[in-house]
Amino acid sequence: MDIILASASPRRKEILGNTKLKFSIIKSDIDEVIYEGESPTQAVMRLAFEKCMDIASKHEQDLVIGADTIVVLDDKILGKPKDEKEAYDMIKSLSNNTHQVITGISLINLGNNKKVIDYVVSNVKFKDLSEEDIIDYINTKESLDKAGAYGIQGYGAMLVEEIRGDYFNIVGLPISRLSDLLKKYFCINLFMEGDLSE
Ligand SMILES: Cc1cn([C@H]2C[C@H](O)[C@@H](COP(=O)(O)OP(=O)(O)OP(=O)(O)O)O2)c(=O)[nH]c1=O
Repeated sequence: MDIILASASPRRKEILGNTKLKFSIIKSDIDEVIYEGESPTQAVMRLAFEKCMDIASKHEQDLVIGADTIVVLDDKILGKPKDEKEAYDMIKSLSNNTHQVITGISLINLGNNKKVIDYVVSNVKFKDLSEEDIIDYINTKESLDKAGAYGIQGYGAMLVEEIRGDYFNIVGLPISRLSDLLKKYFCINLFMEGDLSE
C-alpha cells in the first residue's frame, strides 16, 4: 500500500514532508464549488472528501490523503480571491476581526473499505490594519492562491495579532490531528521511519 497526498499545495507537501512518512503526490482536479445552503464545515469536509475520492478511485489499493482549507468570517466562507481587488476586500473585512480557518481532511483506502473524514478549526485575530498596510500586503502578491487572501507562513504573519488552535491547520494541513487519525484508523505512526502499512 502506497500513501498518496492528493494535493497541489506546496505547503501541504512541506508539512507532511516534515514527518517520517513516505508518500507521493497526485493532485486532484475537481471543481471546488461551494453549494448554496452548505455550512462551512460541511463544505470543507465534502471538498476534502471529493479531492481524496478523485484519486482513491484510481488507486484503490493505496491510502489517499486529501484536504481543503477555507476561511470563515461571520459564517461567510472566503475561498481564494479571484483577483487583487477581491483580495483587498477580503483582507479589509478580516481587519480588526476574528475569523476561523477550517481545514477538512479525508483519508480513503478503498481496498480496505476505509473512509475517514474530519475537520479542524483555528481562530485567527487580525490587527486593525490601515489602508497602507492592506495595500502593502496585496503588493507582496502572496494572496492569490490562498484561502482568505493571506498566508500566515509568509508576509501575512504581520497582519495577525493572535491565533488560537493549530498553526499548521491555518497553513493547510492539521498535522497533529492527521497523525492521530493515521494512527487510529491505519496503524501508521508518523514518528517512525518509513510507514507501517506493509
Ligand atoms: C489561511 C491560509 C491559507 N493558506 C492556503 C492553504 C491552501 O493551500 C489554500 C487553500 O486552498 P485549498 O483549495 O485548500 O488547497 P490548494 O488549492 O492550495 O491545494 P489542493 O486543492 O491541490 O490540495 O490556502 C495558506 O497557505 N496560509 C494561510 O494562512
